[in-house]
Amino acid sequence: MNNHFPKGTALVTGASSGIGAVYADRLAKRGYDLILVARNEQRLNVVADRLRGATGRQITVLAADLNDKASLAKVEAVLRDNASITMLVNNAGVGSVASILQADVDKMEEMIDLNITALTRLSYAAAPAFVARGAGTIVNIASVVGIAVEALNGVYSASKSYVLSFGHSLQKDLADKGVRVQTVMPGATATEFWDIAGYAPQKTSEITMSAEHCVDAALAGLDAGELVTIPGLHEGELWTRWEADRREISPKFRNAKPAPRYGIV
Ligand SMILES: NC(=O)C1=CN([C@@H]2O[C@H](COP(=O)(O)OP(=O)(O)OC[C@H]3O[C@@H](n4cnc5c(N)ncnc54)[C@H](OP(=O)(O)O)[C@@H]3O)[C@@H](O)[C@H]2O)C=CC1
Ligand SMILES: N[C@@H](C=O)C(=O)O
Repeated sequence: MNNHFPKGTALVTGASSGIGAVYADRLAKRGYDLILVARNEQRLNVVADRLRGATGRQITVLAADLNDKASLAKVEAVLRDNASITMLVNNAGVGSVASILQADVDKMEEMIDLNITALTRLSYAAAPAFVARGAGTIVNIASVVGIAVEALNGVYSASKSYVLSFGHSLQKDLADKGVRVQTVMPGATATEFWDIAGYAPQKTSEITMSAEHCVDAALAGLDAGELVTIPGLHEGELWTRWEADRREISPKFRNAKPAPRYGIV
């Protein structure tokens, strides 16, 4: 990777731990300056200090609770106004393993606010700014449970289905405007996500990937021009087929008359 060509600045949300902290590491090593966003300023500073020392990049810490409208607005303003920003990694997110019969609906709403609303608002702030700057990359972190929706909490899975769908739509809207959009779908990854989600043993399961492998595969997918990167899916042709089927069925929904199988004449 050429680290001498200026890459601009990447704004990474959820950079205080897990997948976001690894993105920060890898992007700094690729030559990006960074703006690191999360609530825990102390942890962000630990990441920032380490990366400044290791890479000499310019690293800014922006402590913000993305569930707080005023704080979210400040991050949106940075994306709009800081012309050096060339990449947004929408990574901050929380999950749950609780069923609808166990979960607290207020917690579910907070999850929607973070996983959907914040990601959407930050994308809406970045996209026109990137179009005006003639280039930019938006990386949205979804999850395989956006497809394997029965695996975890339903609101979490649905929030990640949203990220996948939103990404497809952003790709359509922005493809010819110089802005790249990549949706990343990690499977179970060894991070604090699982402590918060309520199933810590998943961190050490044999099917759980390291955050480093997850991010390195995601960046390899980005380099290869993938629109959707699924680090843990070995049978890549299954995704190709899934996408082909989705595109085949999409134009077939539009009919003024109900299908004959419903017997309505
Ligand atoms: N781990 C896994 O198995 C999988 C994770 N993912 C997704 O990966 C992404 C990253 O999660 P992961 O690294 O695993 O988990 P972590 O819990 O390690 O990281 C979550 C990050 O989000 C930040 N965050 C949480 N709430 C807020 C908030 N209200 N405002 C701002 N930042 C917030 C946290 O920082 P702080 O507490 O300092 O605010 C932290 O930096 C999430 O979107 C998750 O859904 C997808 C599939 C699998
Ligand atoms: N993708 C993980 C969570 O989001 C999982 O597969 O468990």
